[in-house]
Formats: sequence, C-alpha cells, structure tokens
Amino acid sequence: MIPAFTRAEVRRAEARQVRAAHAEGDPDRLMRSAARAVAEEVKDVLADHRPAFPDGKTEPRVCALVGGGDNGGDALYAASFLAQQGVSCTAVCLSPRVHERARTAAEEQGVACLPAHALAEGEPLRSSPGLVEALSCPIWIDGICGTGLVGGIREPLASRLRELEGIRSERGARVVAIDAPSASSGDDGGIEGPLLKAERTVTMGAMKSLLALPPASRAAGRVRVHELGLDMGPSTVALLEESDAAALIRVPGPEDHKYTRGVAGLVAGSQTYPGAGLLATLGAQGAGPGMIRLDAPTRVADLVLAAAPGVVTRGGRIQAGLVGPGMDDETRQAARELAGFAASSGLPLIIDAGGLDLVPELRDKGIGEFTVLTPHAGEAAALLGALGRTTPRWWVEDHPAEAARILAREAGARVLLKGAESLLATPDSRILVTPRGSAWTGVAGAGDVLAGFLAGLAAGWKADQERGLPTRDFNALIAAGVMIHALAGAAAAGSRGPLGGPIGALDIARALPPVLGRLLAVPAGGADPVGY
Ligand SMILES: NC(=O)C1=CN([C@@H]2O[C@H](COP(=O)(O)OP(=O)(O)OC[C@H]3O[C@@H](n4cnc5c(N)ncnc54)[C@H](O)[C@@H]3O)[C@@H](O)[C@H]2O)[C@@H](O)CC1
Ligand SMILES: Nc1ncnc2c1ncn2[C@@H]1O[C@H](COP(=O)(O)OP(=O)(O)O)[C@@H](O)[C@H]1O
Repeated sequence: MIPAFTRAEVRRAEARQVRAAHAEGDPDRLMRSAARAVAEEVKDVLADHRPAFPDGKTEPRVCALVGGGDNGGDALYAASFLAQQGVSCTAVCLSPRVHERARTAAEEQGVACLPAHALAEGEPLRSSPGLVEALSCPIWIDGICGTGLVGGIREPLASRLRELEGIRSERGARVVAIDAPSASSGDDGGIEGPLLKAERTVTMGAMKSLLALPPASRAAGRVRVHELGLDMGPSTVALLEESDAAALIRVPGPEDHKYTRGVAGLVAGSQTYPGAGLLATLGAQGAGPGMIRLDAPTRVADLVLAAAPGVVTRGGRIQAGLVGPGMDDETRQAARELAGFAASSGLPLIIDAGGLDLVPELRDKGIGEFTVLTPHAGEAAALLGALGRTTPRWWVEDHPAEAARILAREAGARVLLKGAESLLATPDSRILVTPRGSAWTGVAGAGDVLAGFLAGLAAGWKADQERGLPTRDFNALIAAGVMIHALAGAAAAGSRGPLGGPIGALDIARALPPVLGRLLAVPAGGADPVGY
C-alpha cells in the first residue's frame, strides 16, 4: 500500500525540517535536495530520448518553467544542476519575482532566465523568438506552482497555463512536474480550470492524494516520491500495489474442502439478460470458491451449466451473496430476498447493476456490515438521486473520490466506484485506489465478471472468518479483486497485440485464473496490507 496524504498534512510534517534547515543557516537545503531528484528524473527521461529529439537536434535541451514560489526555486536549482552536467537549459520565468538564490545558482551555470512575465497581457508566448526557442525544448520542467497554490488559478497565469498546455500537446513536449502538475486541484483529485499535463511527477516528502485520485492523477503521469524522512501519521487514501493483492489471496491447503473455501450464492441473469448469469458465474469461479449456487431462470441455468457444470442450482448454505447482474422485474424478488438474507446475517454482499435499486429499502432495514455497492459513474449518480442527493453523472465523473465518499456515507456501505481507476470508499471516508486498467476492458459484461469475482473472493473470506482463521482486511481484499480483474482485462487485451486489442467480457473471465495464479508468485512486500 502506498499511503497518500493531503497537501496540508505533508506541509505540516515538512515544517520541522524546514525550520531545522533555516536554523542551520542553509534555508535552501530541502529545495536543493528536491531539485537534485528532479534533475535525476529529467536525466532518466533524456536517457530514453537519445539519439535524436522530435526537433531533429541531438544535444539534450531542457526548458524550466518557473513560477514565483518555492516550486519555481526547485525548478531553477534543477536547471542549475542539469546545466552543471552539460545539459543545455533555459528558464522561462512566469512571475516578475522568482526565488533569488536559485536564480543566481542557475545563472552561474549559464542558464538564461527569460522574462515571460514581461509580455503584455494578451500577447502570446509565441510572439517572442527567445520563448519560441526555449519552448521548442523536448523536455520541460514544470515549476510554475506546486502545493502553495491558493484557490483557482488567477489571470494572467491561467491564460499562460492554457497556452503552455496547447504548445505541449502540439509539440509533444515531455513534462516533468515538480511536486504536482501546475493546476488548481483539490486533495480529492478534482481539477478546476487549466492544467499542464505531466508525463512524470517528482513529489516531495510523501505521496499526495491528488496524485493518486482521478482525474488529477491522470495529469501527473508516473509519480516518484522523493523521500525526506517525514514522520507521517495514518492516511485516509491509499494506493493498492500488486504485492498487496498477492498477499491477500489464500492458497488452499490439504485440510481444505469445498465448504472451507466458501460458497458464493448468486442471483444473476434473467430471461432479459441471460449472459449476465454466465459472466457473473465464471467471474465467481475465477476467484476459487469451493462452490457456487446460482438462482436463475431455467434458460440461464442451462446456459451456465453447459459452461460450468460444477455450479449448483439448488438453494442452501452460502457465505457471500451477489445480486444485480442482469436483473429484470422477474428476478427482482429473488434478488431482494438474497440481499435481505445476506445483510441481516452479516454475510458479505455484492450489489451490482440493477440490484442497486434495492439499496434505499435495504438501507432502511439495515444494509449489512460487509455490503459492497459496485456502481459505475451513471449508476452512482442515479443512486445518489434515489438517496436524496441528486447529482449529475458528469459531476461524479469529474469528482469520483468525493462522489464515492458521499455515496458510501449516504448508503452506509462500501462503494466501489468503477472506472478506468476504480475507487473503494468506506462510510468512514477512507479510500483505496486501484491502479488503472486497460481501456479495452470497458465492454458490456465486464462488470458482471467483476461482481462475480468479488463474490467468490468474499465467500472465501467469510469461510475463513467462520473457522477462526486470521482475518484478511476485507476492504483490501475487495480492492485486490478489482486489481486482479483489471489485470485480467489487460492480459486479455494484451494478448491481441502490443497496443492491446478488442476483447469480450468472456475473455476477461477466462484470464482471471491465470492472472491470479501469476500474482501468487509475486513476492510479498511493501507495508502491511491490513490496516492501511
Ligand atoms: N515546503 C517545503 O518544505 C519544500 C517545498 N518545496 C517546494 O515548494 C513548493 C511550495 O512552495 P510555495 O509555498 O512557495 O508555493 P508554490 O511555489 O507552489 O506556489 C506559489 C506561487 O504561486 C502563486 N499563486 C498562489 N496561488 C495562486 C493562484 N490562485 N493563482 C495564481 N498564482 C498563484 C504565488 O503567488 C506564488 O508565486 C512545493 O510544491 C515544492 O515544490 C521544495 O522546495 C522542497 C521543500
Ligand atoms: N477506460 C477504462 N479503463 C479501464 N477499465 C475500464 C474502463 N472503462 C471501464 N472499465 C472497467 O470495465 C468494467 C465495466 O463495468 P460496468 O460498467 O459495470 O459494465 P457492465 O455493466 O456492462 O458489466 C469495470 O470493471 C470498469 O472498471
């Protein structure tokens, strides 16, 4: 797990080191350390840019974009270090006042500091030949603003940022952002106004939540944390890693049998949507429960049994439930009964798709401690409306972390908000982020496979709990399931070609067992997954 913190939390933790550096008479010590890490990252980008750049030139050239705060100071020191090592650097100053000592250090190494702020408002950056030359550098360092930004970006900086983003996307400049991409983004990852998109971000002290949560995380690119040895407390946001997922999968031992490995009970598929029953069942099977019980119309059951003859279509004891995939009016009552039973018995319950309609009544009766709702953005918006918090879909898409938190609080249940990056929010406002999957995964039925897979994992979890075995963190297990599903989608698409290729939901279901098997071989590492 990688814990991610708000900017205020990191700044508080940094304050002691900043004071110490000042007391030692070396106020820029942290800044130079940050700048060295940025220079290293730039050299890493340069290394895979040789021998020629898009502009046909062969010597490495870097442009540092410099704002008026410490973020700009970092950029100037980074430019000075790069220049010292023979990399040709130019600094474009967007503020009339930049960090003086850092500017001197850069100029001493031959870095020209161009006064872009001196252009009249409305006069484009491209009107100056010097700036055109500087911005033609294939690599940019973004030191315009970092964590010191207050409120929305004001003019004239906002217009300059828009211009820079236009030039970047037109010319394909590769941006290394310092601390965070220049943008006005909330700690929840929402972005207001213009931004400069980065390929990489070197962040100081600790992972910031805005670099972990979409959509801001998408503007940050690959993030590297430059450790400052800060003493951070617990975080409310954490990123799941492959090693966490690997550690959460239990391998059956000689004492196990079908009941010890968990029984998943599914109400999935209908006359209207028969395929959902098959996909959810194959998803569940991919998680390795001991047994799957399916309650579905004969047409669906026949389809499922032809592909998975081990599935049992008679009722009986279960350890986790799933309702919603392919639900229609005819299967609603069966879904309602299973959901009510699981919720009142303390069993894990996955509620997907059409089953989300049942949430308001379940909430009133008691939604259950281990219930997971799995909406995509549209379903989340509809459910928020049904719970009295009318919210348009676009807002959920623009503020997924905030939306997931509100929904989890309103419903009193865990919410897995699905998307390119899926977020698991708990009613106490914690969020687990799963890494981005392959966009080829976004096909009809992919969610049915995921819902089944989660039910399969949850059944095994509950079976362990009933036997008094050490408990695995339920939230982390669900997030691990999401990660494995995303990896399966990526593996299925990846088998089509180097850029992936079209897949169907069945391909994802088929890729689950080998992906899970491969993960088991990933060495455990990182922080303890329990209690992030
Ligand atoms: N605090 C620390 O311990 C360290 C901080 N470092 C760097 O310092 C950064 C923070 O520095 P600062 O606090 O100086 O802040 P920043 O440099 O992030 O931003 C402040 C600048 O943005 C301008 N600004 C603020 N709000 C604005 C708005 N709404 N519209 C337009 N302009 C706006 C300010 O006038 C100022 O020029 C970090 O992101 C990091 O890069 C590093 O030097 C390492 C150590
Ligand atoms: N752009 C994307 N990149 C990666 N994964 C995606 C993307 N879009 C959707 N997905 C994933 O595909 C699945 C789609 O689920 P869902 O929308 O419920 O589909 P359905 O209801 O048709 O089964 C989710 O697991 C989601 O995270």
